Amino acid sequence: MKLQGKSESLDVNMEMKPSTHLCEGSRTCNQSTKGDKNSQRSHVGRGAMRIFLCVGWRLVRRVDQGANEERRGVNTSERTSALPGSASYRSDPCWRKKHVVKVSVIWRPAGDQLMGCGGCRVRLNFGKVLSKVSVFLTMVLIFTYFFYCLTGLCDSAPRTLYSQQGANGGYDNVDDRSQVLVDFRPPPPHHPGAQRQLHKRTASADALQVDAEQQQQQQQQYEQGSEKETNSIPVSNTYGTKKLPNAVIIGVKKGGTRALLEFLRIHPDVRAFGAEPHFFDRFYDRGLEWYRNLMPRTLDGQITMEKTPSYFVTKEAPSRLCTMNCRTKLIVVVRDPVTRAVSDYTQTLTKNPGLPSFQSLALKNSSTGPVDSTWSAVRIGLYAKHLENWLQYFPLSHFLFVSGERLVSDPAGEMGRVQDFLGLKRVISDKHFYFNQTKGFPCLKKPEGSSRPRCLGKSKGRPHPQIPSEVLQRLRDFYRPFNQRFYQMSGQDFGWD
Ligand SMILES: Nc1ncnc2c1ncn2[C@@H]1O[C@H](COP(=O)(O)OS(=O)(=O)O)[C@@H](OP(=O)(O)O)[C@H]1O
Repeated sequence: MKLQGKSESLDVNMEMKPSTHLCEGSRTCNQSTKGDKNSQRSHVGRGAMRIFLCVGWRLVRRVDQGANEERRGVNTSERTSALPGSASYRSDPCWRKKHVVKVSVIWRPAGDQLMGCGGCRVRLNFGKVLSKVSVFLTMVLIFTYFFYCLTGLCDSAPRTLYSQQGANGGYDNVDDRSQVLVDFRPPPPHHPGAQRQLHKRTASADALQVDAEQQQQQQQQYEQGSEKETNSIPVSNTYGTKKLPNAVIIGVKKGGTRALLEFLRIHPDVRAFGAEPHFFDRFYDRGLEWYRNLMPRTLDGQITMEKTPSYFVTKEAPSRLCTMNCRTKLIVVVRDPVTRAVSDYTQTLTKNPGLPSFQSLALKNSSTGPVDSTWSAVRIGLYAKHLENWLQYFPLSHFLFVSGERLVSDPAGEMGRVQDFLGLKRVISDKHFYFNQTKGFPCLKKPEGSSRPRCLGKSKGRPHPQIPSEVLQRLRDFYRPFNQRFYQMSGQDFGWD
């Protein structure tokens, strides 16, 4: 500690030795070095608190001493006797030989500015009239900052919507279960109106939560790399408004709808409900407000989306959707109807291993007769028929047909078309994907700050059972005219024949 004269700036030079010094002989420290982050944090917090209390004590004492000395007319050389190592310095209760902090105090002509910490050097300029009170207040401020941040409380400080997206990737909402919980999580207790909103939760909202959670269990999500929001308060949740969807992925089941939605969700201007709301087929009687409430909040310029593949084959869905908004953009992911039927069957077989064989379900008269178009796995593939129903309510220009095959072979190319159709800036590109050899499908590269890339869950890309080739051929022949018709109606040849 160097004293160079009265009314000069005070340099406090703190050297922090490696944290082992902070913890010497401490049981807590031994635990913390084993990886207990919280314990480490609180230990650092305690260490910092100790350092600052010590420095503060010395500063207050120094100011007091300076003032007394001045009153007594003590000169500079006398003051420097209190340098580190001197007898009076060592008598300071803060000072211990093995202590991690070395404090040097230099008085310089008043610079009158309080500097922050840079390279562990804090420069405090004091004017002549600096009182103990101002030093004390400064210490209180610094202490408060360290207390909050080093004990981890800063983690819950509000973040902007974009930073939250960034932190979780904008890729964050791949875990639909957590998304549902975020959507229905009550506001934090300090939030104005929290109690009011809690009481406003209706029975139908509670029922929805159950429905949505059940759906989550059925849906296979991005199981790898789904970062759980454990500790963060969903502050961004209070921004924006819940709007009815501008665009809906209406089909088709097993076409690749989940992959499309999850790929779209990495776009900063897309917000989507993670689960399948089934509003226009199963829950229409719950009303539009119920439906709107399911949606995530959006800011101006962001679009709201959802996906429910069964809409495409639901007779009432087009009229209902048009009643909501006839300008809604509709996306249909289509896939070779034969492969789609096998995929559909595989899913049911997984849930019900006692299911009869594919051929006995697809063909009438114990596999000898014609194709059974009443079996849902076959019926869903009659794309032309379902589209006819939709075209009674929506013009063709409102549809985008995405190739399920190309979504696997060229995800970035197909996503380019989707972004154009939705009027979005082309943000999602090649750089977001990689082909996962184990999975046999494209996956999303790991977002910044995340340790793992993200592939769809186990229920996507399951191996299909072996189906006799003649059965598959019968199905191909059956679908051919429907496919041709669909190519004409949509103006795209998907090359399934
Ligand atoms: N990237 C990626 N990863 C994994 N799977 C992918 C991907 N892209 C498309 N697909 C295909 O999506 C098929 C499932 O389609 P859906 O998501 O529409 O199924 S569901 O209707 O929501 O149950 C699924 O069908 P199966 O292969 O039969 O499991 C996949 O072929």
